[in-house]
Amino acid sequence: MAITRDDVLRALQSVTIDAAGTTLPGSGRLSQVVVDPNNRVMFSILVDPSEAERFEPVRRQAEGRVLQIQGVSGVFASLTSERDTSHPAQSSAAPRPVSPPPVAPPRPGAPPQQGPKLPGVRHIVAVASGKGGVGKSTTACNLALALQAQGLKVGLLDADIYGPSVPKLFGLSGKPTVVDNKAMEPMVGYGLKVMSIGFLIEPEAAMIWRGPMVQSAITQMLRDVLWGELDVLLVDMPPGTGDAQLTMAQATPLSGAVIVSTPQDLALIDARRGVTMFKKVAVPILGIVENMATFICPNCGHASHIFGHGGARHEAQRLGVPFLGEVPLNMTIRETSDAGRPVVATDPEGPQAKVYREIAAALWANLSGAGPARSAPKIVIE
Ligand SMILES: Nc1ncnc2c1ncn2[C@@H]1O[C@H](COP(=O)(O)OP(=O)(O)OP(=O)(O)O)[C@@H](O)[C@H]1O
Repeated sequence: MAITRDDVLRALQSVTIDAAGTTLPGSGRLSQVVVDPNNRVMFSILVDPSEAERFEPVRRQAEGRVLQIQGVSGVFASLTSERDTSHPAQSSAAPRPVSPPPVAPPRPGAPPQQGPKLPGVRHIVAVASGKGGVGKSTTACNLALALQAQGLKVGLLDADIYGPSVPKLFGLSGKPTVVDNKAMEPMVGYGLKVMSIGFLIEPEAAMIWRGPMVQSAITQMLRDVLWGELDVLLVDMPPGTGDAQLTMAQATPLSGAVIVSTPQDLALIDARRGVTMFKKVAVPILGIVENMATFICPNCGHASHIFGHGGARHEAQRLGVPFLGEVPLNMTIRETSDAGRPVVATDPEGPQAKVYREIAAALWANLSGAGPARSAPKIVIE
């Protein structure tokens, strides 16, 4: 039986937001209700950032009520905040997420503020790219597995909300288990704890989300998932360097970022933007990875530099950031990724896995020298 928006609104009538008994649908705070073809329901509740804590129980209650509707297979509710128009200096149009709460700007010379961290998670590392299609998700997934092969406890969060590919890369389907209506167990792929918006909704549903829903979804996937003890949580970021990426970089207590680029000039210009974006929010760049660097002919073994070669290494030098290594353009990498059998897990002794292991070792060396997880900084726009 198909669930309708009206079914959801009816269920939400029993959720009140104040002592006067104002219902959630009647409060004007319900910004969107989306029901996907698999009867999974998404909606957001508009709040002022200062109200986020007070509204968290309302959000949970609303999720619980919707889950009780017969036929609903999943629910994802988020708290979102429209832009505070009293700050004209922040001129972009994207609204701000409310979770975690904004961090006050640091006083000049003051030590960095401690923002909300993820309990039990030592390092959160963003894997980012200046543009789409450079192999960011493939790199994130194989790097996560290579870090795990070093004996580390690793998680992977697919925050590429507009094109979640981690479920496919790991060959995972189904839905995460919800515990006590409160938190989700991550899925497990090849020993890694994995979470993706792709497990929760149909990809088409995410496409129509507005900025605040995206941001709120990402922060909730970080915080409402039972990650347990992790040495590293890799975050596969949405590609690009726009508002969404900047806000994400700001809102997450990142230890650092890895930038993936192909060697072409155009991709490198975008990679440079990525480095600049993370520097702006004081996130250390742990290194640049050059992907699809060299094509080794599977028949004759000849190496061709289809997209040029060495551009990312050179760019890293120029920008004064570490270079982590090169991943060749390789049929096995493509076939195994696209078949949900990542090469580091399925051919751990092969040459491709070795490449990722070396990059992972360099990454871990930079990361473990980078100190404990840092707090989320506040962007200062001059
Ligand atoms: N080193 C490689 N050799 C061969 N194919 C690769 C390599 N890296 C990635 N690919 C392939 O390139 C395609 C795009 O990769 P991927 O989805 O990882 O890119 P992305 O940057 O995450 O893309 P998007 O920005 O769309 O999320 C996939 O088909 C993947 O298998």
